[in-house]
Amino acid sequence: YILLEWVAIESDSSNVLKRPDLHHMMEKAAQKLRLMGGMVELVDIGQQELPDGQTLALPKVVTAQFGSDPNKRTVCIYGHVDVQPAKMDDGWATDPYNLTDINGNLYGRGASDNKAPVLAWIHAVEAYQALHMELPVNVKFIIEGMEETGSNGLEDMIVAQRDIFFSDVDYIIISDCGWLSRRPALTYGTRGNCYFFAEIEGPKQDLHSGVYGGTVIEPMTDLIGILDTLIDPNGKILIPGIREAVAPLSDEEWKMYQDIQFDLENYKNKIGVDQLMYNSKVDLLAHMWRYPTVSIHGIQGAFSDHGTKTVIPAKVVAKFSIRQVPNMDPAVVKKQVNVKNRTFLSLKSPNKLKVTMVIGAKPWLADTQDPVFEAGKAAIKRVFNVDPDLIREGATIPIARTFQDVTGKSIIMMPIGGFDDGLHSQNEKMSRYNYIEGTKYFIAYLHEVSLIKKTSV
Ligand SMILES: CC(C)C[C@H](N)C(=O)NCC(=O)O
Repeated sequence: YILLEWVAIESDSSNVLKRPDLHHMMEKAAQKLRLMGGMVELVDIGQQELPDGQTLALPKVVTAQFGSDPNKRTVCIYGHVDVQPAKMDDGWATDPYNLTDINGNLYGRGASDNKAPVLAWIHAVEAYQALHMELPVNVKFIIEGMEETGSNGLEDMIVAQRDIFFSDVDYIIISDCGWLSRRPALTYGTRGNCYFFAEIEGPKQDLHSGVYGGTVIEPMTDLIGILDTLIDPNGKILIPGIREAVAPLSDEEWKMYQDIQFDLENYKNKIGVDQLMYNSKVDLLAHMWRYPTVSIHGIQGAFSDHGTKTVIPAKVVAKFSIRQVPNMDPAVVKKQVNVKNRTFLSLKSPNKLKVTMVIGAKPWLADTQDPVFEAGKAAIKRVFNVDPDLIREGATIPIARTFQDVTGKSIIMMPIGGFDDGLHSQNEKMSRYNYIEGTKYFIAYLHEVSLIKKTSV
């Protein structure tokens, strides 16, 4: 029932009009943890500056603590309760904000990304409480509301809390990703993300393409010229310097990918395509996880409705992103993209160009030999009776690398999302099986992690 209540809140962090819902969501998460007896704080992380210069209050970050026994290990669970946009018009079969159970799958925006996994951790603590069993470790939570837009404000808070909230934390756990197949997985790497807005402004208002076409230099034509210099249709990145920065694929890594069970046909069926960019498993996994890619997401201001409006849009904004990997750096990527000098100047256009990098999240990579991974394997074995896949994630958890760099703690990603959950897409879901067994797995993990000897840190 609580998942239904949480999904009903349209906590879309990318839509400024939904900010009150997001504040409400943070209050709701805090209230739940308070009712369980946690020591809860709602931490003010300041204001967000919008591209137009206006400011807006960021959603507060919820921290909570259950237990403070110095003789026990302390884990910190990170999660987020903001979501990506969703509307029926996008092609959802059910109302995205009304959690709907169909054949054992719970459909709703944010069900898998990341409300049910956050709740599964909460239920794990509740299970110990309900059984009147002492928690084997101290458990802390840090829950944010801006993950989907780059975790604005969280880095500063982590830096400020490094010697306070994080001082006694041994391990940070993130469950905000998915398995690769039906086999449970542990995740040891994520790609980073640099997200850009490229705005081109021309005439002072939209124009009739018949009346003015052929007389003005159209912003949209300039913009398409710019986008065409980012990536070719075969996936080759055209921005100089990007491919050269990528850490080479080692033999050991190649062997790891070889050993992963992954069916290309299933993958094609899942996403509904006849052909993929690569035909071999290793190539595909490598390009999903450890090579960069460029995606063009949309053009704001362009005519995109039904019908045949014959318009010359006056101002258009392209949205594109670059998923980056070790050894790339967002600050360097920002310079490399450089569409102004690389492309725009050669167009000799009188239109105005403005490029902004609105997200600059670094990639993250962990050492799978760390005892936290051994504890994860043992918990998976106990609940699912299989050995997990050790996988990377092509998407981004912006704060993962900050946790690593600022706190110096070990980080593990323990997904419970299914491979077909449809994150960010239509009909996102979380299966009842993954939600329930995932909760059992988290309960088992708290036990396993308590067994890690203090000396092995
Ligand atoms: C599968 C991802 C790591 C889930 C995460 N919540 C996410 O969507 N991050 C933002 C992104 O664009 O990768």
